[in-house]
Amino acid sequence: MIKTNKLQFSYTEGSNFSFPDISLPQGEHLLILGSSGVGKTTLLHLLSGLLPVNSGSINIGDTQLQSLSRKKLDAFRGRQMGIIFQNDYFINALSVGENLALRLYFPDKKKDTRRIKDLASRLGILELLPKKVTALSEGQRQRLSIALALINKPKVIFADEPTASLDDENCEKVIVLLKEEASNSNANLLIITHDQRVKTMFKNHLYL
Ligand SMILES: Nc1ncnc2c1ncn2[C@@H]1O[C@H](COP(=O)(O)OP(=O)(O)OP(=O)(O)O)[C@@H](O)[C@H]1O
Repeated sequence: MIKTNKLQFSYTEGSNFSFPDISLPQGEHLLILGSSGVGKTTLLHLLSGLLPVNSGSINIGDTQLQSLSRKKLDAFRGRQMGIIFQNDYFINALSVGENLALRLYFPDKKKDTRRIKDLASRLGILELLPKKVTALSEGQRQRLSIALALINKPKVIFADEPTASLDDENCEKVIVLLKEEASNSNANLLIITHDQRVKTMFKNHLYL
């Protein structure tokens, strides 16, 4: 469940943002839409606790983000949230598979191998697992970001333009996967997108 109340934020030098309230029951999906610069990524960073709100509140399940210390917030994010950023960072010295294994919150060798292979296969990057991340194309990097965000079966999935670099076939694959993973974990799924192909695949839209 995600619930926000009268969220406001401003960068130190910049405009003030007031966001509409969100009330998303457990397991539901939401697309966040709006023109460039309106504050979509900013909202996602507030919801994931990466930026502190100026006023208002954010509840994820029974937890109010503003009540957590920095350390507890980081732990909460690591356990509960999967975040797909526009630009993810990987460890260049490691392979695709090693990057995925390193992201696991509770390592368990047998289960991990299965989970990594399953996600990679559903994202069409199975054959890339032994390759260095520096050898990936932009679309392959985007799919690795998605696998990294989902690896721990988060209760909330945040995705910022997850299909921007993908062709039609992979766009469809990614949205199907995000919906399946959210449904398997009864997780909330919030997606920021400009992608016309994605808009038609969800019914719940919030315009900023
Ligand atoms: N770190 C920052 N410091 C100051 N201003 C910022 C910062 N990050 C973003 N902004 C400004 O805040 C506004 C909203 O940015 P944001 O990235 O949230 O918009 P957006 O709706 O996601 O845009 P886009 O669709 O182009 O990605 C923009 O005017 C941007 O320049």
